[in-house]
Amino acid sequence: MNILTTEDARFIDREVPKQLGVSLEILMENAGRGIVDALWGQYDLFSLDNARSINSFVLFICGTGNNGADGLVAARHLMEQGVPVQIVLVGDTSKCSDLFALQLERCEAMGCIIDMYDEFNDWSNVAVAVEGIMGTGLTGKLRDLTVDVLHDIDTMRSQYNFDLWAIDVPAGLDATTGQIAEGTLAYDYTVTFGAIKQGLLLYPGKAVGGIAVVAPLGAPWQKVLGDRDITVTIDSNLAEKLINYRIPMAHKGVNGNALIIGGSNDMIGAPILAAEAAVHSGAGKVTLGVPEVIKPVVQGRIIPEVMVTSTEAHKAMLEGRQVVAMGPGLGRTSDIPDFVDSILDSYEGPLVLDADALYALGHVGSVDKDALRDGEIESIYAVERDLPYCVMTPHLGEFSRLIDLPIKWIERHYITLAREFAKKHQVVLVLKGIPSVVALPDGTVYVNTIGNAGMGSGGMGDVLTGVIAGFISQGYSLQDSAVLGVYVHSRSADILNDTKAWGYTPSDVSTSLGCVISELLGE
Ligand SMILES: NC(=O)C1=CN([C@@H]2O[C@H](COP(=O)(O)OP(=O)(O)OC[C@H]3O[C@@H](n4cnc5c(N)ncnc54)[C@H](O)[C@@H]3O)[C@@H](O)[C@H]2O)[C@@H](O)CC1
Ligand SMILES: Nc1ncnc2c1ncn2[C@@H]1O[C@H](COP(=O)(O)OP(=O)(O)O)[C@@H](O)[C@H]1O
Ligand SMILES: [K+]
Repeated sequence: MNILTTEDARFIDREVPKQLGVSLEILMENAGRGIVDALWGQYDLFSLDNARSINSFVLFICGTGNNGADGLVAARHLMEQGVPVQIVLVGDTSKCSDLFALQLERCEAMGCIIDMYDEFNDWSNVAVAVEGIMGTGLTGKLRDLTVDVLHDIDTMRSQYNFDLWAIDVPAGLDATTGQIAEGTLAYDYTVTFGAIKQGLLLYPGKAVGGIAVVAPLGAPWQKVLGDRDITVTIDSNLAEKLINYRIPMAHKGVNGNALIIGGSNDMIGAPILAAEAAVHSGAGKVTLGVPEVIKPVVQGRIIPEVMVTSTEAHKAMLEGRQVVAMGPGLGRTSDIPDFVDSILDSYEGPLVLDADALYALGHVGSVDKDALRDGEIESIYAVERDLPYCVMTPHLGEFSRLIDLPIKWIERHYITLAREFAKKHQVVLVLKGIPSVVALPDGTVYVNTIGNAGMGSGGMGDVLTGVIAGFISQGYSLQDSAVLGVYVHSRSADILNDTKAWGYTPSDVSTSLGCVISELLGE
């Protein structure tokens, strides 16, 4: 499923009329109709009952831009259907958008009940409130007056207990970054147009949008996107397309030979988790390379399916592998950067770099903060060290070191930075935030939509590394392995989450991976 940013929405709004001949007014008509359908999907609007009176109605709270105009269209449709509606206007109507003026004129001609916000006091009869104060047109902080209105709505909602819906995005939510302005409310539902807005998938936006309902615009807007970078969701539909059946004759040789490199005196668990996850995700043969000193204790702890070898013999260790995944528990001692470089020099096959292997790389590029702030995409990121084509799986702390930028900045420009990094370095980046994203060298970004807070425990990322390596070893491309790996890892945790809110372990996630694969294959 596609994801749209504010810039994409503006592009569509400009190009669809030009290229497809479908006017903005028609798109708006469909958007308004979509709000109506979404409301009907949730309530029987003919017998609205807010448990207080039989005079209840759907309240549309409309700003004076096109977001408010969508609300006016929806109110008009509902009125025709005989559903009681009331409109209240927020802002200065003398400064409204052209389409707002047109829709308001239509509502007035129909005899719709319309008040200015300050005149309205019939809150006890509100059954459902729909906010169209602003959508993708937000600029800067919310004005004080708007914050007051939103605060008022929130107070009334607590008092009268009605559901609150947002049109397109909650007022105050940045539809691209997911950042929220002070005063933004939490909603029960958001009806968003064309495709889900990126800001509804990124925190804190994801926490305030409620249930997202996508309403179609009635014109194939995908056709006008041209070579714009696309962003899509990682969900079961995508994973089902990527997973392949195994041929009945698939023996262990066919399913690949994976090598995991990691471990140090202080960390033996991380490489074990990664290697075991590679086994559980279906790799034909898995070998774990660890320093000689910890080899006996690793051998004593790991499942018998994994072979253990010593990293001291590293040239021989690399031979005949379909994939090498390096980093979990490797440590940060002074010898590690040279060790990592020597592996990168001698191995030319598919590679996954995680954890301490990423740390060992140090800074690989730099970010121009002014360009980032101003959205000058081309000059945001400069490469300082070339990297081999590989999958990299940093969490935000590791990514912060790689690009030499504080985490706060990364959180605010999450998708943009992931995309620019993958494009400029020509690598597959799995950025493990909440949610995780996968960015490809061609600029496509996938955003994970599943997973749960029970995953926040040490070792969960090591399992993901093993899963991605497991898929690569079975012949999936680096990018498919990354996307599929993120899905299968999170879905496995979600299955466990059905019975355990948290406290399930990374090893539990690992051993449940096969159930997710069965689910995807429809078995
Ligand atoms: N992109 C598209 O193709 C379509 C967009 N549509 C709608 O159009 C919306 C965008 O419309 P507009 O561009 O007119 O903008 P909006 O209506 O989203 O926002 C503009 C309004 O918000 C106010 N505003 C902006 N920043 C503010 C702040 N910081 N504090 C207080 N008030 C603020 C402005 O004064 C103005 O009244 C979308 O969200 C969507 O609802 C739909 O009509 C369907 C088609
Ligand atoms: N609250 C959460 N919701 C969804 N996924 C989460 C959450 N917390 C952690 N995760 C996932 O768990 C994994 C943690 O990885 P990482 O930080 O590398 O852990 P570790 O270094 O302990 O192995 C990532 O895939 C991340 O997306
Ligand atoms: K809105």
